[in-house]
Amino acid sequence: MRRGAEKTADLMVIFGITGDLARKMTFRSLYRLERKGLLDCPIIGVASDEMTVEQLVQRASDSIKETGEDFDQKVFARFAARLSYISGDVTKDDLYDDLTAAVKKFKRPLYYLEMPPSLFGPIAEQLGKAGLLEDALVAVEKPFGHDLTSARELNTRLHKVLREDQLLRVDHFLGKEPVIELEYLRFANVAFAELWDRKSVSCIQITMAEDFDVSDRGKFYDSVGALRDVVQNHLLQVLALVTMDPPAGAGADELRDKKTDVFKAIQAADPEHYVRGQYAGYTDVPGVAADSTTETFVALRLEIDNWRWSGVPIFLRAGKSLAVRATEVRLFLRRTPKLAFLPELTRAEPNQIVLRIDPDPGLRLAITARDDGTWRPVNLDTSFSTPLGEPLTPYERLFRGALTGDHSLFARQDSVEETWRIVQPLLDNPPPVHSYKPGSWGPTEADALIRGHQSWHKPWLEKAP
Ligand SMILES: NC(=O)C1=CN([C@@H]2O[C@H](COP(=O)(O)OP(=O)(O)OC[C@H]3O[C@@H](n4cnc5c(N)ncnc54)[C@H](OP(=O)(O)O)[C@@H]3O)[C@@H](O)[C@H]2O)C=CC1
Ligand SMILES: O=C1O[C@H](COP(=O)(O)O)[C@@H](O)[C@H](O)[C@H]1O
Repeated sequence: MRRGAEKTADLMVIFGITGDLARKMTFRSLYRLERKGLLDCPIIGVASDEMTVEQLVQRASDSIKETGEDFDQKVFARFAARLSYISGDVTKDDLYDDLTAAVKKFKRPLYYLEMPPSLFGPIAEQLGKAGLLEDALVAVEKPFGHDLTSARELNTRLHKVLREDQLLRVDHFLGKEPVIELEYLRFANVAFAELWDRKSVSCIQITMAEDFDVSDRGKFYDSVGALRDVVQNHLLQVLALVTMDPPAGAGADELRDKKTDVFKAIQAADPEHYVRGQYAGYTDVPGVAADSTTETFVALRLEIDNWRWSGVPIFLRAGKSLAVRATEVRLFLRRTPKLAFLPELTRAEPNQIVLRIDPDPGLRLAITARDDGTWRPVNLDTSFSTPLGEPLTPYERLFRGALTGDHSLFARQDSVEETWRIVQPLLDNPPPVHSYKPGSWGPTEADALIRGHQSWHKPWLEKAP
């Protein structure tokens, strides 16, 4: 936990407790925190369904079991004892009368909004009107806006009733262990710190490949697409941690200042360097328009115009229904000069540093070693789970971080606006969408985007020892 995260919430109110996210993630993550002794406040669920608390407890138990989590009845009983429920329409005053009665004895509530994003503003306003925000924190799920203008509007609306230090903008990638690890890896190791710039790095690739389709999320996904779903938020947040300068202190804002600085140095993306794809069969998914041109794959090129990174091309790609599930950051180091001591004058392959985010977080160093008078590539692989033990899952960490007010795990408004600024030209002038075969690596046009640089590398998939 970073400095400044000392005030712990004494109540958690979850708006949207009957929703899909609660079913898949929330109950399970809170239950796991309970098991680890990291949960110590009551929890009030809010939704419009009429339901008894016993029914909510049953829902929680079913949801946890559905995820395949080890289920310990004693731990669950402790967790269930924290739960209560308030039903009502979040846009109506009545609900806030009930909420006021339930919240009034607590000093520092955390309101966690797992709601349709159009309700973030109305809920915050209702909480403000009921006088429930004084020393409160409010966490809002993604997406924060759907473009630069709407992100600014939402922010203005929330700031009418909340200070920035009360707002937590959720991006679950910021709760992933290897993403947090980036700051330590880069700045606590001279071996990396000294070569992490344009003098040593020739190109950066970030891949987020998913081997599954949009499944039952057709209606949601068709209005969003891959660029908004994972690039504007998750991948740009990762890119900032890969490329920022070292924070000057231990506070959350010192970290977030550095991320914003690097975002500011990223030029707005150029539609000429942007490829969109859609997997064959996407338009048959329930909820997807028959003539949809929403992208399920994107590949793009960015540049950072600062002293550390000028001239280093950055390639991002993300997609559904690709060949594998893997998320990684890959840095290519510059080529060696010709090696005169080898029998044939030759250059070694460029070294690579690969940070694997999913699955099985780890680090690969691709180096060159001697092989009977010549050289061969060798991979030095480490799995983070072996030396570091099992980390908190992203949502466990985010809930814990929200409860303790650890802002370093959440996105600040300036960085959210910067990320929308960067992708805005791609939203305004999207190129045509190219079809690709499910199980492939996306449309072949993505290869043309990267021509002249290191080609797209297949993600590192082998298990690390
Ligand atoms: N689902 C997922 O995998 C992920 C979701 N998210 C984000 O989490 C948020 C919630 O998503 P998700 O759970 O999928 O959404 P759902 O539509 O499944 O759930 C929405 C919740 O909001 C409640 N609700 C909606 N309108 C009202 C209202 N007027 N008054 C009271 N309650 C209301 C619903 O209660 P009721 O049914 O009783 O009306 C339900 O509990 C979104 O911002 C989404 O982008 C983020 C990452 C992943
Ligand atoms: O936010 C989202 O993220 C998931 C991928 O998250 P991961 O932690 O499972 O890698 C993505 O599938 C989904 O479309 C998107 O909304």
